[in-house]
Amino acid sequence: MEPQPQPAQESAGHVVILPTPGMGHLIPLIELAKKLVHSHRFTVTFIIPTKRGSPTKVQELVLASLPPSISYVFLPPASFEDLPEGTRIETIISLIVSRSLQAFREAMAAIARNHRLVSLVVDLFGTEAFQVAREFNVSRYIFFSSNASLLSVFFQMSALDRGVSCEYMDLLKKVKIPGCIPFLNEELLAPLQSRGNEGCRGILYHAKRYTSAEGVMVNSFEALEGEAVRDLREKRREGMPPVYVVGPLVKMDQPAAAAEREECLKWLDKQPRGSVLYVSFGSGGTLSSEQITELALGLEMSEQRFLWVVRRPSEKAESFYFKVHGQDDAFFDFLPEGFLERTKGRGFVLPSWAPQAQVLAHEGTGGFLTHCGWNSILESVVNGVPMITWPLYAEQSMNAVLLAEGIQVALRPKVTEDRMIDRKEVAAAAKGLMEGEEWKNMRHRMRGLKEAAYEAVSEGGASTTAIAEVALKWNTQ
Ligand SMILES: O=c1ccn([C@@H]2O[C@H](COP(=O)(O)OP(=O)(O)O[C@H]3O[C@H](CO)[C@@H](O)[C@H](O)[C@H]3O)[C@@H](O)[C@H]2O)c(=O)[nH]1
Repeated sequence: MEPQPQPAQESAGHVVILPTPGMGHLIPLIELAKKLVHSHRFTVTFIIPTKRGSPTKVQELVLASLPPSISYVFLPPASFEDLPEGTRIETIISLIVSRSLQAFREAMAAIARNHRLVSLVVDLFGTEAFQVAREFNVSRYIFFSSNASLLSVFFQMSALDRGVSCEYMDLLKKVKIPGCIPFLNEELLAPLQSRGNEGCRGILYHAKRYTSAEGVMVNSFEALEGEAVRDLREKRREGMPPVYVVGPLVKMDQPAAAAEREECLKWLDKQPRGSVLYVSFGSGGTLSSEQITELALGLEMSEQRFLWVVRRPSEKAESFYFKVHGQDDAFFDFLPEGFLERTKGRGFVLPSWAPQAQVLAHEGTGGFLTHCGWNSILESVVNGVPMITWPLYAEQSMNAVLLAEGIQVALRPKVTEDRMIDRKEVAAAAKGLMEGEEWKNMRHRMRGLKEAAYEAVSEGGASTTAIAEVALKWNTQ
């Protein structure tokens, strides 16, 4: 599918991409960069702000496979000693950008000495860097790594915010966000659930700054989010930039050579077709000790095969976000006693990180229990794998509603009042997804989405055309 690199030609110009922390931001931006390089002759540099100054192991892993026309540089760490305990993740991400601006400016200047800069692309929390783009007279674009429904919410937040004092949810009940199915308050993007918190003010701040972008690329496609996509593409909201629907841009790893294949893939090779439930909470998700026990015993009760990326328990759902691969040990002493022995052969657990793109593309994989990060969802869709939703933070609850009630390609286990999913519910969802009647219907819907996804990113497809439009603008400015 991916166009092959052309023999060396003169670059059409240089694009700088600034990803904010999180593999869920970096990975799709790399896919965008590959399109810009392979299909439109741009060269690209990633300028990467960090909390700790050096790449995580997983960052190293994904950056190591970049083609020669894409380079990267890490900025020195930003200081955070002044932040109170419990500062929201969205706030930290935004501050990493604003506190790295001088270093970013210097990195831009170094690139400008040797290249003709044409554009700066930031992700959903990176608009602070636009001031530097103006100094270098390059165009300013946002790559929105979540979905069109959330982008609709961002576009309409300022209007919703003006002159009202009630919670957004009360407003959203009255004001229909195009394409969004009705959400309950606790399903809304986490910081927006209460207007008073600093995270909510931060999101509003970013949403207002979207007016200063010249274009927004969103990682979705029409068959997945029809109404929201059409609305964003066709109706220009007051003051908002044009939207380019460019998805699904997802990591599609080539299977590794036999000798280099990771153990979990070798294990998958031996499982019957479509029989394994893959269980993973994205790049940052963790569960409490009690919840890990319920999940483990539920998987055991379900009698299904499973491949589970297990992380040490934590009370904070996103505690792995900034330290992917922080758990080097492979001790699973926190799992229920005897669980590993009892599920031996039927289950495979691995610490920290899995080659997810390859796992989801593997024919042994038949279902995905996911935290509902948007990239995980897209990766499941392009492989036609139905899901079980287990949202943890950020906009993941909105995504879960979209999947289970909107597109109907996922089962949604019940959450108790103390926010737990108990073992019976886990077992019922796992059995239902892998064996139930509903599985066939979801699989059928998934097949349709998978075809539409390939169509969108094929030559002449809607997403390919949208990226070409952006490239043309950069070429002719
Ligand atoms: O063991 C793992 C875990 C993750 N991944 C990859 O890491 C990415 C994870 O992205 P995503 O599923 O979107 O999750 P997060 O990293 O949690 O992403 C953040 O960014 C997303 C896009 O904005 C949001 O939808 C999420 O809510 C937010 O937490 C995907 O490409 C996965 O394939 C692996 O390869 N192996």
